[in-house]
Amino acid sequence: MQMLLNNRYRIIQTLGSGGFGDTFLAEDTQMPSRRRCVIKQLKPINNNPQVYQLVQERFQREAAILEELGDENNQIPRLYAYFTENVQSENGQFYLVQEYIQGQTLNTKIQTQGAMSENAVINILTNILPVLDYVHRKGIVHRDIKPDNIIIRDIDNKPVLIDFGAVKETISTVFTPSGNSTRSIVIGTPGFMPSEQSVGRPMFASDIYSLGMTAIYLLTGKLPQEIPNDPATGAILWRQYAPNVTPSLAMLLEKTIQFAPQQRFSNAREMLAALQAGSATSIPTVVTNPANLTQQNTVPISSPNQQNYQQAYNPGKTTPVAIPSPMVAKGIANSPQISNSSNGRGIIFGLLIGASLIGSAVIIANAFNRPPQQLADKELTSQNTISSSPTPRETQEESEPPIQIRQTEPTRRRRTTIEPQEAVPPQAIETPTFSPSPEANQTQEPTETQPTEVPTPDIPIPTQIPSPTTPSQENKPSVKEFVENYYTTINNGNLPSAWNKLSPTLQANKRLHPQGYASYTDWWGGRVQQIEINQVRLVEKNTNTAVVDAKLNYVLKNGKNSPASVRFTLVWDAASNQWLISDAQRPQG
Ligand SMILES: Nc1ncnc2c1ncn2[C@@H]1O[C@H](COP(=O)(O)OP(=O)(O)OP(=O)(O)O)[C@@H](O)[C@H]1O
Repeated sequence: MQMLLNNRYRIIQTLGSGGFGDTFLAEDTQMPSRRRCVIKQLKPINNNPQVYQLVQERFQREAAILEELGDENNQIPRLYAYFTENVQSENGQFYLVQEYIQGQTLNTKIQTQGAMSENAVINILTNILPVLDYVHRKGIVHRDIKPDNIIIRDIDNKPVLIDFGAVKETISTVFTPSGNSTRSIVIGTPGFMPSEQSVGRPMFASDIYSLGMTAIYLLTGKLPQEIPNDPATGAILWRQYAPNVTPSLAMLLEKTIQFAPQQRFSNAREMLAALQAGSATSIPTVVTNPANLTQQNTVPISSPNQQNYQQAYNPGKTTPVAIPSPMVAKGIANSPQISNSSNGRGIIFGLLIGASLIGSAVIIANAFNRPPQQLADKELTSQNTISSSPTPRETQEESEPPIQIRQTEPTRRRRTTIEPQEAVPPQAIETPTFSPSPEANQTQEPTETQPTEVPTPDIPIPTQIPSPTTPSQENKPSVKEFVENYYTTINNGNLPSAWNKLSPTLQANKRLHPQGYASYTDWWGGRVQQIEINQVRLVEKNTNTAVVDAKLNYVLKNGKNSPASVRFTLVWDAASNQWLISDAQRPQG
């Protein structure tokens, strides 16, 4: 009898093999229907047993995110289970068990049917952009949007987004000798991946670029590698292969593939609005050669050439490509670093992030003024220059003992439409040393109305309870409880939800979150074991703003404790009906 994977899943066939591992079609022998599922095997590139536990923890976190995404959006495959095998051996592997999507990838469709009509492409974009918008509002950059990763589902013809790059990044994480994680491996597919992503700075606009290149492939049947660039401007000269595309769609797609991310649509929602309006909301101002927008030459739409496809596309498979990241090259890790200095300041996460930013801003500014090839020539170094980081050994001591085989059946949650907030790149909080003061014990605090319910960590829906005593505060949940709830959410590992409790401005604060959401998760998920809330004190409360002081203790994964005082400024967001953190820093004095 054929061996069952994890004593449960019978492999039916191999769907794909890549640098990250294999993908199988399997049947679940423990379900009455023996339902089919897709099992993604992920092989960590770092087999050092000392760091295995760290990779495993990150894998678990990413799996939790996939679970949430698949549960809440039916155009993302559900995560049925995840497990690890042979954890204690050097070849330990991670597995994700996912919903099998019956259908054809966009890639297969183009190969079998040739280039698509404009209407068909608009239809696909219209149906995939809300999914991407959902993902972006969760603070997640997909990182590998391409024709192979969108399946047109048979049952309803809807596009389904598969293969999130974050998990691959997790298992390909490289740890420095001092135990810091770096991202010297870039996830993405050459041709569909924009330059900023290829130098280690994926952002929401990177997914927009990839989706634009995917749409161009659908319209032209041409892979990115087959489309010439304007030697003077670098513009991608795709219009000659799709001469009948209407100017409005052409201009919209031109905007998506601008070299500079700022010149693209900044997120999926903006692009969808432009698509629905029938034109790009603003015309690209750089790079694009205007002549290309109106060019009507006679080159016919070529149906895809299978051989060309194989030659050109296979090199573009998502594989671990060791492209030097500028941050790594300069010895600046993506993750916020911990200062263990005993000068009384404790951890000042924001400042450390800021230090990283100074370096990376210079590098990125240079990067955008240079051809990508120059960047690829940069020397790769995995050393992190910021000292006092926990060693792998220290971190290992913090960890649970490795588990031989671990399987988790994610609990089913009802599908919920979350009214999302603006999602832009991540936040760190300045966390100075906590020194108890007499002020900490003061009892005369401003009072606030305490509603009977507070937002849940998953779906913050403030309860609408009118208060007869303080009409100006009616309908708003307690700010103190909001702050407590924020940390509870982090302690529960629900980082996307915690991230969404930050205002868009704070999320987009590059000093605090140079890597966006990745900086946020690197800190809270990678460094902090738990946050103990010692005190939350209301300082000031107005109708739509509030100030709250929190005295905290960070229990770090290296076993150390770091007390911190944080002053939060909160703003009431009427659109999402919840408090948001608009600022967090060390209280004055
Ligand atoms: N949830 C799913 N349902 C149906 N088919 C899937 C699912 N996930 C992946 N596949 C298919 O399995 C095949 C292999 O998938 P995989 O993501 O491993 O692609 P790959 O090309 O081998 O790897 P990569 O793109 O990561 O380099 C692809 O044809 C893909 O469409």
